Amino acid sequence: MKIALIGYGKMGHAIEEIALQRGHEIVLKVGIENIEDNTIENIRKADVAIEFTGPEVAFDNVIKCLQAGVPVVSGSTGWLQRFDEAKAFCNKQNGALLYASNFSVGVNIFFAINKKLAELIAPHREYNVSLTEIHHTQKKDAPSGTAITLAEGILKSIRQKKQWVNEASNNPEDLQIISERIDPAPGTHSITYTSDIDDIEIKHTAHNRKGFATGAVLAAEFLQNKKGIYSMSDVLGL
Ligand SMILES: NC(=O)C1=CN([C@@H]2O[C@H](COP(=O)(O)OP(=O)(O)OC[C@H]3O[C@@H](n4cnc5c(N)ncnc54)[C@H](OP(=O)(O)O)[C@@H]3O)[C@@H](O)[C@H]2O)C=CC1
Ligand SMILES: O=C(O)C1=N[C@H](C(=O)O)C[C@H](O)C1
Repeated sequence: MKIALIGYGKMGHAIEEIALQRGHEIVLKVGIENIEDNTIENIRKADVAIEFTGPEVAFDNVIKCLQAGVPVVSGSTGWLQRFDEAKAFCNKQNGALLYASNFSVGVNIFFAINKKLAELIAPHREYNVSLTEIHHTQKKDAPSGTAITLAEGILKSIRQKKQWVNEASNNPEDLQIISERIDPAPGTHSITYTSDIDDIEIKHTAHNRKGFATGAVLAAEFLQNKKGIYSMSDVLGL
């Protein structure tokens, strides 16, 4: 499979390594230093584009891949306020878009555990829930995309929480997400339910970026020759 890498930073490099190991060819690598190569014509040389850039530029990059008629896997976080627009454009173009706030198999299993735990705890209102995410200091967005997905999974079941907030809060309706930035943390997420009697905590710790990169390549393999909007749960059948 011919892959265009849009964004050639920490994730772009990690994805390149896994893609080559799996027998794929990288036909385009775009970073800030060669941004002039980020053209529809160049993207068209690929079977699939994998986009890991950042919050400010992800939407434009996704749109450009869809304009090129190339299926796009996007892992950039912090741009989901424009996701509905991207989905509408994808459908209008009859294109293919796969987004996940986290591509690792472990985190996607963790998402399922998080939802199940929230369902089990929901009737027991003596528990208060909070969320912590820890990432490296170069991360541009807070809270992490993964933390937002986890918070959405909790808010579906824990009805006394009305919204997530990214700060310490005494409002019982706020689901508190605490963001810590410590090097070299690739990504740690924990959810804690606290009562006077006991605590229940679940935690996922990424040791490196291999899981995210492998998941992104699996997603690209899945998306080739498809139309529509997908997520990592479609790839993993979760
Ligand atoms: N969904 C998931 O599983 C994961 C998601 N992420 C997300 O992926 C994104 C990238 O992460 P990471 O690789 O660690 O970040 P990096 O900052 O290491 O890499 C991003 C790269 O994109 C480049 N870039 C900036 N603007 C453009 C543009 N317009 N076109 C092409 N390239 C551009 C940057 O260049 P420069 O540095 O010169 O600005 C940089 O090299 C983040 O949003 C992060 O949160 C990360 C890990 C896993
Ligand atoms: O920026 C990162 O590094 C990561 N970003 C994603 C997120 O915001 O959830 C996924 C992973 O945790 C690493």
